[in-house]
Amino acid sequence: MNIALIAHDKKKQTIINFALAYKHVLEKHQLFATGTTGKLITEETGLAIHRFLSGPLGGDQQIGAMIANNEMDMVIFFRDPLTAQPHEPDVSALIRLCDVHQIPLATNISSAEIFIHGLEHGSLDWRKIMKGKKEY
Ligand SMILES: O=C(CO)COP(=O)(O)O
Repeated sequence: MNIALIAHDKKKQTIINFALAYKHVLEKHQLFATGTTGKLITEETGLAIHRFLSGPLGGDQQIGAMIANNEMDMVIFFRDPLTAQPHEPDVSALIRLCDVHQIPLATNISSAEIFIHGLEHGSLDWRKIMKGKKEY
């Protein structure tokens, strides 16, 4: 599965802790991240992650493009709901695309943990069937 890991600045430590805790699951998948999030997770966990641009510079949009192309299976995006983001339209667009394409989106650690357990138990295997089946 292709999994995106993204966190706003005040949630960076949370996503690092999450990646450390679930490294044994995450390392079995292809990981993608916005620039700074990916750099920090790789430094702290050793996980191999394809890094896009930093979020404010277009990284959310790059991950959004993967979603639009049916190339992303899950998005874990620890948003900071208490801090205004300069690229709020990009954040909203990414969340919207998850809903447009029915991609599982966890916006906090509680839901992300459930997703990871679901991943381990094959709850997202339907994505393997959906891959390659683009709807226009
Ligand atoms: O801003 C972000 C998501 O909207 C995250 O970007 P960085 O991982 O580059 O900090």
